[in-house]
Amino acid sequence: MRPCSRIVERKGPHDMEMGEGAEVSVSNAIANAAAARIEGGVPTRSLTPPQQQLRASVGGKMASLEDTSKSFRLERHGSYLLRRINSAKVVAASSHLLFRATILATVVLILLFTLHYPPLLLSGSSAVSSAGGAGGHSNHRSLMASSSASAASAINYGGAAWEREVRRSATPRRQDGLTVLVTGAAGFVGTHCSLAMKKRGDGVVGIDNFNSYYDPSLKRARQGLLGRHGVLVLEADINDAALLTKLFDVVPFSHVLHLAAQAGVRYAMRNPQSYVASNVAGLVALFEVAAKHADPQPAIVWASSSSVYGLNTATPFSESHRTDRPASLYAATKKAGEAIAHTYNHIYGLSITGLRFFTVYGPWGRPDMAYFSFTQRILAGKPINLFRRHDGAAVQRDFTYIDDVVRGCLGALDTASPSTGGGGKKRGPAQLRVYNLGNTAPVPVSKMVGILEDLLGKKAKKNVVTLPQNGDVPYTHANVSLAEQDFGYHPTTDLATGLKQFVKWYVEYYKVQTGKHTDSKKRAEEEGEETPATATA
Ligand SMILES: O=C(O)[C@H]1O[C@H](OP(=O)(O)OP(=O)(O)OC[C@H]2O[C@@H](n3ccc(=O)[nH]c3=O)[C@H](O)[C@@H]2O)[C@H](O)[C@@H](O)[C@@H]1O
Repeated sequence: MRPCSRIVERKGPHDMEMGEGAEVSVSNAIANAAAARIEGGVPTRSLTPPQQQLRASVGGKMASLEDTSKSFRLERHGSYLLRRINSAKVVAASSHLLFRATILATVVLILLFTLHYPPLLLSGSSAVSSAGGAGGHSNHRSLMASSSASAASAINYGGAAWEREVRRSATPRRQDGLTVLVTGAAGFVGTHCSLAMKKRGDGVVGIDNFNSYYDPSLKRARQGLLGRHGVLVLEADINDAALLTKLFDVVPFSHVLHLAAQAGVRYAMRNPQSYVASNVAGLVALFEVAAKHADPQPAIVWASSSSVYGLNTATPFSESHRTDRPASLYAATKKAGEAIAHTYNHIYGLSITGLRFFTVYGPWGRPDMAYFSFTQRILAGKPINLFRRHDGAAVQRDFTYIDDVVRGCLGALDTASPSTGGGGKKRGPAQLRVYNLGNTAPVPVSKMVGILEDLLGKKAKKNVVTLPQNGDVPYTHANVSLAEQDFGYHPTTDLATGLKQFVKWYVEYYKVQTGKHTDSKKRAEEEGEETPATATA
């Protein structure tokens, strides 16, 4: 056996941590426990009288022997107890530490999960997701949380003033005007359609989540433009079922133009979840409220995509062609959207029209698209990547000008039949349509770059690279006869004319000078003319 004194002297880490008071109470505990051991481990008061007698006689004989070893045993038992107390303290301290670490880890995990998968956490009554024709880093807001975002406009979301504003914006100015909820209203197509509808006297309310997939300040500028024309655009998300429900309570929308989505073909490889959150979960959230809550059910027109044709090789692309071979996740979510539309039409009697847009471009466009980013890079003297097919042939797109697409959207809204259900019940067959909205004239991307070079007065630095395996398709070409037949869709803008409009807007919006401006200024200076700039200097 180890000598007790050595054990008593040894101090563990927890002994070092103990304060004076703790030391005193430990000494008392040792003394009490030692007294109990001297009584044979059994307190005297718990013995029967005969037992007490026996203890007295045996105890007397043993007294002298015990006296000699008493202090040694006291110390030994004391140290034994101190060891047990110490180890109990170690266990207690460790479990305390473990408890704290577990709480901390749980908090961190919840935080991370909230940041990365808010739609999953908030699914149901007040879930949120991305909207606004974009959505990489979703800017999620619920009805309650939106109040902070609305501080700028001094409207308390859901309050009486808010309801007044919503009703004002939703009220048509012409007889039989539509009452339209536009999702993704601060997006490219959403802005143009909202303006066009407002101008002809429809009532329009927009929602957009203003996410940062591309420069949110451009979306804010579009919101400002719409505001100046009397269109209210709320900062809200299509997955926010509470907000959608509230909106349908306040306004009996006759139509929904659903343009909110995660766009971009190649970005889907970098942020796949955002496509599921917006283009699948968001679509379902909207259909749910429209089918089960809205009274009356609205007719819905929504943005599908030419990308659903995927690896289809039959041209021009017709609505009757195969769409079961998407080449990107973006395309797959749009194709899923078309299948989901079928389901809600079939079960709930929702009137639904899908529009397959073909590479829409124009003023107030999307900076992630090639014509826009090429313009930025050409002006900045930076190189562009020009994709070509594996066989060396040019990649081609059926570029479609925004004004043509707006006419197509309005035509689809105007010819949409009312939904037939209500309160989650179908009362009869409802309209289900899909249309191509393209330009019917594919152009090689290299030609698009040539037009930009002319308009910008500057040569592009081109890196010609083989089309990467990133979901891109080599060729698109729309057959639009169905849209023409049903609502007189007829695209009228060729790429050169449309890009001219785009560059005009770009130069004004970003206050930049093209090479053409610089050239003409130089020429004027050389010729001694007064240019507007020198005249004001
Ligand atoms: O029509 C559609 O369905 C789709 O049109 C566009 O997708 P995309 O046609 O790929 O448009 P851009 O990203 O602007 O690309 C246009 C062309 O430029 C090419 N490109 C793009 C980027 C680049 O760096 N280099 C390059 O040569 C592409 O291969 C493509 O042929 C939109 O981004 C999608 O949201 C839309 O759904």
